[in-house]
Amino acid sequence: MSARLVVVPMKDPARAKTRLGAVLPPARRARLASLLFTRVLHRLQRAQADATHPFEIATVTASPAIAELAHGLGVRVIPEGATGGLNGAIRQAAGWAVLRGHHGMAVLPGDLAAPTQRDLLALLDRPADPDRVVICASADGGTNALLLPLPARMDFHYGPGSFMAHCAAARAAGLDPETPALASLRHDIDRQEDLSALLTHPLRATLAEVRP
Ligand SMILES: Nc1nc2c(ncn2[C@@H]2O[C@H](COP(=O)(O)OP(=O)(O)OP(=O)(O)O)[C@@H](O)[C@H]2O)c(=O)[nH]1
Ligand SMILES: O=C(O)[C@H](O)COP(=O)(O)O
Repeated sequence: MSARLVVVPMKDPARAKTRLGAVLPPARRARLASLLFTRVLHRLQRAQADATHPFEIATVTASPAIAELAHGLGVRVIPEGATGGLNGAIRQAAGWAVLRGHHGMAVLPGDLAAPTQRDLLALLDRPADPDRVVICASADGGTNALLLPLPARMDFHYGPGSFMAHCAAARAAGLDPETPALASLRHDIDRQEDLSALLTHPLRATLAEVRP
């Protein structure tokens, strides 16, 4: 049985960050999406180096540009077929991980604003537990971290209100949902106010980065 797989799903950057359409032109939205994705991968790799329970990192994507970027960073690429959005992509990733013998999977979005090393390790550096699901809410009730045993006994419910939906799905499957308060995993960059917070509080973001 091999390590847990950490999956970062990623859209084609040219189609990403549409909710920022009123404030950023398409080329800048694509650039922002790629930069955030790269930063999330870098931070995961830093956490990977310090973790006592090893994990592997992959992205699931249909985008050749994202695949190339990930390969350049030494991150595995799970090719996304015609899946039907994020939930389909995550189902594919879970199937891929099972075939490779991974005992568990964690999903983190590629648009986290400033995940800290401490919070990433608190989420990921834990032994396998076949009966536990870890779920971290985003500030708007979405799911910014989901860690579950494989093969998956619950389905994925990304979309509005997904935190509550994932908690309910875990319980219905007889899994024990743990919902740790990991502050730096609450914030992703979806709307103009998320972007403004990141830009007007560079010091806060930097401090979060260096927090022990
Ligand atoms: N592989 C894959 N990743 C997706 C898909 N939809 C969303 N994602 C990724 O899932 C994460 C969270 O998605 P969202 O918060 O909706 O981000 P977004 O799609 O860039 O933003 P909006 O266009 O404003 O909804 C981001 O890393 C996205 O790139 C999909 O259909 N396939
Ligand atoms: O987290 C989720 O369930 C959705 O993918 C999107 O939620 P968000 O609005 O927090 O990005």
